[in-house]
Amino acid sequence: APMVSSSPSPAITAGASPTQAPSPSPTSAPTPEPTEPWDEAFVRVTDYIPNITVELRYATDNNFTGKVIYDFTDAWLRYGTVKKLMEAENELEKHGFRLKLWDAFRPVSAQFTLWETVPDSRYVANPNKGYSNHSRGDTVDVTLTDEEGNEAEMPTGFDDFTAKADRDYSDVTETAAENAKLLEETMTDCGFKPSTTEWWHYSDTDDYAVAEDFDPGTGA
Ligand SMILES: C[C@@H](N)C(=O)N[C@H](C)C(=O)O
Ligand SMILES: [Zn+2]
Repeated sequence: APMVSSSPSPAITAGASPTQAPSPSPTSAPTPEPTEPWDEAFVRVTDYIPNITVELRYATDNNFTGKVIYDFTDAWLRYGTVKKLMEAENELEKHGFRLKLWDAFRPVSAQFTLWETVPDSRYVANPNKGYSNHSRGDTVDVTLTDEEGNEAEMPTGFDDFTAKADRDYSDVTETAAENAKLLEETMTDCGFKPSTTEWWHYSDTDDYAVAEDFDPGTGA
């Protein structure tokens, strides 16, 4: 049976919608607006770009060292960098592609392990002479996938440290060249600088400090 109320319907004053929340009384605390992070803040990439695939290869032994290099599986980056990556993702989706991350923030300790295996500064930043930009939280190792997450054909596999991985795409298949060019153009347009020797490596053109104390395990 319908509920019958004996109280009179509330009067609707001109200009006020009946669905409008009552205005807070002057003594109640204001509800805080959700705040946007500072550009420097570290954020989990998938919290902002849900369509991106994250497969951190250094969190597994499926990388050129054959060893697990770090113990976290989420990709963390500076919020300023994530905003640019979000733009790139949106642009690539217009072409039927999505982004996949192989690496994002990389602790300084991890860089030493990579360098021990391949001490060649064309392919691994020398941690004794500065830092990898990955340790700034503004750099990604990234490839393309289709909408189901299947990797697109690219010039080489990840961390293929040969001339085939460079920005001269004349020595790879037409499809691989086209895909790598689309990734390069999109990332560049969105504010990233490409590595000359590794088609997958991009750094934010805005610089951030090396984050020696950031712990991706706790996000703090
Ligand atoms: C190791 C490779 N994935 C990479 O990121 N290389 C650059 C040069 C780096 O170590 O910063
Ligand atoms: Zn890289």
